[in-house]
Amino acid sequence: MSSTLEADAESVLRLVTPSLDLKRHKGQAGKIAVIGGCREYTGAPYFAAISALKIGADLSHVFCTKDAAPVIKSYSPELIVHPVLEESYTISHFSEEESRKVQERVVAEVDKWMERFDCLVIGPGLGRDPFLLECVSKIMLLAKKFNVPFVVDGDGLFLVTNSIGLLSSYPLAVLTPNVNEYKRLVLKVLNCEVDEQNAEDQLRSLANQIGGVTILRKGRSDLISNGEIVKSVSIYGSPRRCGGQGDILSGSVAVFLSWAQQLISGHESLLENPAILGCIAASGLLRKAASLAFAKHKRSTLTSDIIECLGASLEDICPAS
Ligand SMILES: NC(=O)C1=CN([C@@H]2O[C@H](COP(=O)(O)OP(=O)(O)OC[C@H]3O[C@@H](n4cnc5c(N)ncnc54)[C@H](OP(=O)(O)O)[C@@H]3O)[C@@H](O)[C@H]2O)[C@@H](O)CC1
Ligand SMILES: Nc1ncnc2c1ncn2[C@@H]1O[C@H](COP(=O)(O)OP(=O)(O)OP(=O)(O)O)[C@@H](O)[C@H]1O
Ligand SMILES: [Mg+2]
Repeated sequence: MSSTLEADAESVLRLVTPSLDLKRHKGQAGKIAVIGGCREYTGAPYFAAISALKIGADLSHVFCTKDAAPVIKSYSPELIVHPVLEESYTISHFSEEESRKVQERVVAEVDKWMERFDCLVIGPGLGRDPFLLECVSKIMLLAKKFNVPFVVDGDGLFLVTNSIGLLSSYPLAVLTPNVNEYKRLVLKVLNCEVDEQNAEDQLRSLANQIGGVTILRKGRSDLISNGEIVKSVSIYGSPRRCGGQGDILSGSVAVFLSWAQQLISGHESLLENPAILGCIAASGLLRKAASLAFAKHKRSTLTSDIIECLGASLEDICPAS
């Protein structure tokens, strides 16, 4: 791997992480919302939302289905949980007009909050119910209207892979595909197989073709591109592949992207791309936390152990005082 490709993730973490200051008010360190959580999956949205708080965001919301909400609330009183998403079974006996009204109500529930969010995470544990995904596509359009950045992961990637126009010309979108999700994206957009020999060029053209979104391709090395530059993060990491690590990453990208945006808006001379900085910082931190958790727990390392190591890992790189 060329040395110019590998990002200095620790320096990026030091650059974007804001210092703690008694003058700052609640909300300034980030307000994040996760759109995800259904009957099958309650862990994934919880992991994404709690990771955002553990890194240093002030408020973390979850918009999920009614079945998932009490479960997610029971994991943590720290999260603000909105039971607003609906799956097809709730509208199975409704007329077209009634179903449209339900969809409008779902979107209106998110609309009330949208302008307050610094970043959304769309997809962890969302499921693939067609009615629910249709509502989420409307939520994406709403986020675009308000220029709210969003990270698309898990089933959110299933949605956008099948409706790629949802992302068109939106540089504030970040996609975080795993191996399978990346394969599906490449096939759909570039109409070919994944080419490991030309991984960087292929990632660059994929991001370009989608319209300048940023893509973080997860794997042994995380590869990041916005269609122009390509960066990799290979430091630390762990041999444990327990489910949920991608969810930590998506919540982390949302926080670091928000912080990078804040930093850049205060320094016109900084020509860095906030989405690229956010991805590098999140990847570096997750990989450090995973290695720390593995050093402690070895084969029994779980995603919740990695979340417990986020704070110490960030503290090691940028001490709070
Ligand atoms: N606790 C929770 O609530 C969690 C919920 N989650 C949520 O689940 C939803 C679906 O997401 P996903 O990640 O399970 O779907 P996807 O990527 O299609 O993988 C499916 C299968 O593909 C395989 N496979 C995987 N890697 C591979 C590889 N390198 N090379 C080859 N094959 C590979 C492997 O199956 P195998 O073939 O080994 O049986 C894997 O099981 C989504 O909403 C997500 O957010 C998760 O976040 C986890 C924690
Ligand atoms: N083969 C690997 N070797 C080392 N680290 C890896 C490897 N694969 C993934 N990772 C690390 O784990 C993180 C999560 O990637 P992973 O592929 O597990 O996501 P995911 O499948 O979406 O996870 P989730 O179970 O949360 O859905 C990556 O950002 C990367 O840092
Ligand atoms: Mg995933």
